[in-house]
Amino acid sequence: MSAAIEVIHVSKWFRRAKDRPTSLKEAVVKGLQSFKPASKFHALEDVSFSVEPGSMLGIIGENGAGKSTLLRLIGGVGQPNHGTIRVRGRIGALLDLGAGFHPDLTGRENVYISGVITGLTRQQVRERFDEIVDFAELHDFIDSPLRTYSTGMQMRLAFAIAAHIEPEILLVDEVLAVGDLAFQHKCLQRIQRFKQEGVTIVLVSHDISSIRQLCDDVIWLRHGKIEAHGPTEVVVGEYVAEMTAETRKRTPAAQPIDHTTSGIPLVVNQNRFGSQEISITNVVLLGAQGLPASEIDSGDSLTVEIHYQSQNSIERPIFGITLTREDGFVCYDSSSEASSLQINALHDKGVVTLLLDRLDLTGGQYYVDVGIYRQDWSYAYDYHWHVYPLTIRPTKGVKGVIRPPSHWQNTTSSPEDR
Ligand SMILES: Nc1ncnc2c1ncn2[C@@H]1O[C@H](COP(=O)(O)OP(=O)(O)OP(=O)(O)O)[C@@H](O)[C@H]1O
Repeated sequence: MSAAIEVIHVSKWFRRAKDRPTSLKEAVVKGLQSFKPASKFHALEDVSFSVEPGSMLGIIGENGAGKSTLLRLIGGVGQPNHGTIRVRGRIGALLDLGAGFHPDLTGRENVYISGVITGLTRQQVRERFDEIVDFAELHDFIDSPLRTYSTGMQMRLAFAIAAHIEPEILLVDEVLAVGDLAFQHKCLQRIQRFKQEGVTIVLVSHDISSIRQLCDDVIWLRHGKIEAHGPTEVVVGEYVAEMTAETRKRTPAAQPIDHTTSGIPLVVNQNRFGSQEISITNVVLLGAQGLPASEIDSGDSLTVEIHYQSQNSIERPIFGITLTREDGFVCYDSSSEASSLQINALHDKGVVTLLLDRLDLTGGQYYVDVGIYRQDWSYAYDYHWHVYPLTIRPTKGVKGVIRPPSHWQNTTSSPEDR
């Protein structure tokens, strides 16, 4: 079967007039050198992939990585400067807000125009009109000009139209980030139904948990190039690990804290970073017997309790734990986000726990580093580095990093048995 979408060696560049004057006066003041030609900037560079019919592809990457540009080109908005895009099927597109909408026309008029642009007849739009307005929940506003709509209202209308044109291919850009939670949930459910009905879907999102929940494969774009393309778990895992490391580098050191009132050990003063909007008040390591322990046997279970406190309500923070060997080697890294644990608003005090059923590391000295991060990983609220030591008792005859349950066997039969 032919691919639903084929992107072959696609590049897209823009001209950036970085230092160009914005007025004649500025041009005169800056002199003629301001007229140097705009530089060429690659938003996408030699991008190739295909999407099979009925599958769902996620596109992730940092701001400016080229995700929306790629989706727009697939949707026929603009042309690549190089390469080819082939799309087989009727496209329903939810691109940048307002793309395709006319601000001076009413919601009703926009529904008709969008429907007809995507290939429906006026009669077909008329038949679906009431359902579209019901889905968008915009009955009272449908005859008002679109420019009076909030961002969330525009997105609701755009989603409702895309959902009712029976697309074979659905392109969705960040729809889940706009609108209230109830509507986001409705969109997610509708996207899931499209998936079950065999619609090919490409979803651009910063919301990693939706990507993990919905997509079969993921492309990670970085500076306009494909950094990784593969099964969702693998690519998202790599991306989240890298984002965690980047966040730690960016997180500013906190002001020294008054440890006499916080009750946190002195060493925290030097090893604690973050904005402190949420504070980690204690970290407790529990061994196999469920008792506090800083020394365990290889293969024992380990429970890490993160006790936190926050004055204000904090939306969807991410909890992270890294196990580092004394020499800095990262042995294990996990976050609530990577494990799809959605933590909604946090307020006051509480405990978030990680349970490791077996810790099959070789004997040695380790640290359990813990952190709480903003929902988009942009910085840490509180991060404790090398504060909580963990000793794993040495086991005879085992070297290396891991010590999984294993046994030797001789499976060659002896000459007498033959
Ligand atoms: N029309 C344009 N003219 C000039 N530069 C553009 C244009 N459209 C996009 N770019 C640039 O191309 C790069 C990629 O933009 P794009 O919007 O595709 O990124 P993105 O990954 O979707 O980012 P975000 O996550 O912030 O939405 C950015 O640096 C952006 O400034």
